[in-house]
Amino acid sequence: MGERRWVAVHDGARPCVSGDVLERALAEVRGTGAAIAAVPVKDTIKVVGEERVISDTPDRATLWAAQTPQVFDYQILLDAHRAAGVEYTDDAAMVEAAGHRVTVFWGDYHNLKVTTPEDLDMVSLLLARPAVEYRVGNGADAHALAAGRALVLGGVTVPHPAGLAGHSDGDALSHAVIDALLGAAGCGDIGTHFPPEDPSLAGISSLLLLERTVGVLAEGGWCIANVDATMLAQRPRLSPHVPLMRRNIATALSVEQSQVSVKATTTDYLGFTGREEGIAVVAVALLYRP
Ligand SMILES: Nc1ccn([C@@H]2O[C@H](COP(=O)(O)O)[C@@H](O)[C@H]2O)c(=O)n1
Ligand SMILES: C[C@@]1(CO)OP(=O)(O)OP(=O)(O)OC[C@H]1O
Repeated sequence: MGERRWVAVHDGARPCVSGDVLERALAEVRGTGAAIAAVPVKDTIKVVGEERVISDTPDRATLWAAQTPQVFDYQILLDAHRAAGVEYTDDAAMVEAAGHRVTVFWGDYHNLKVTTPEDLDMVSLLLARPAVEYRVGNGADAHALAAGRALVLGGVTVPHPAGLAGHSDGDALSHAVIDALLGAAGCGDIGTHFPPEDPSLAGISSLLLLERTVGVLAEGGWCIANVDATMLAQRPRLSPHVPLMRRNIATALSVEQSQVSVKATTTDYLGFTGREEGIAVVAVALLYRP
C-alpha cells in the first residue's frame, strides 16, 4: 500500500455507485477512520424464528441498511483482518469486532446490490435512465414609466400614454425572463451579456436579447423546461395582451407556447407600481440538461 492511508472496499455487485457517494466516503473517513455507506431502512424489519413466527420488531428508527463503499484507515483494516477469527458479512462488522467505532455516512438508495434476477431488472432500468440535471432561476426588473414612450412588454406594444424608459426598448418582461434564464444557468445576468453602455443595444427589441440568451444557454447544454412571469402594473390592463406576449417569448426562446406563462397583477395602488411611476416584473425559469 506504500504511503497510502485509506482503503475503500467496494462490492462489485453494486454498479450504480456515484461519485457523490465516494466524495462523502472520503470526507467521513478523514474524521472517523472507519465509515460505511448506509441508508435508513424504509420497511419495518421483523426478526423471524422457527415456523416463521416473529420474535421481534426492532425500532426502525435505529436501522440502516449497510452498503459499500466501506472506507477505513489502512492500519485499522489490516489489524482487523489479522485479528478476525470468524466470517463477517461485511468489512465493517470485522472492524467493529476489533473494537473500533465505525460510523455511517449517507449512501444512495440507487446503490443497489445485484443478488437476484429481480435486482438485475431494477439496476438495468436505472442504468438505462437518462441522467437529467435541473436548475431553477429567478429574475426581476423594474422600469420607470415615461410619457410619450412606447410601452413594450413581451415584444407587444401596448396602447398607453406612457412607456418604459430604458437604453433598450425597456421591455421589463423580457428582461426579467432573461435574468431568470441566466440565473438558472449560473451565467451572470442581463447586464453581463448586454451592457447598458453598449451603443449597439440602443432601442433594441428585447426579443432579440431573448434569442441571444438561448445561445448562451446552448453553450452550457441547457434546454428550457418552462418560464413563468408576473407583471406588476396598476395600469394599463395587460391580460388582453398576454396571449401575444406568450407567443412572442416562446418564439424568441424556440419553445412551445405552453412552456411560457405570463400573468399580470396590480399592487392595489401600493408602491411605485401602484402610483403608476413604473412597472415591475418577476420571473422564474426551469432549465434541464439532458
Ligand atoms: N395591469 C394589470 C393588472 C391586473 N390584470 C388582471 O387583473 C387581475 C386582477 O388583478 P389584481 O391585482 O386586482 O389581483 C389579474 O389577475 C390580471 O388578470 C391585468 O390584466 N392588468
Ligand atoms: C438590456 C439592457 C441594455 O441596456 O436594457 P435596458 O433597457 O437598459 O434595461 P435594464 O433592465 O435597466 O438593464 C438591462 C440592460 O442591460
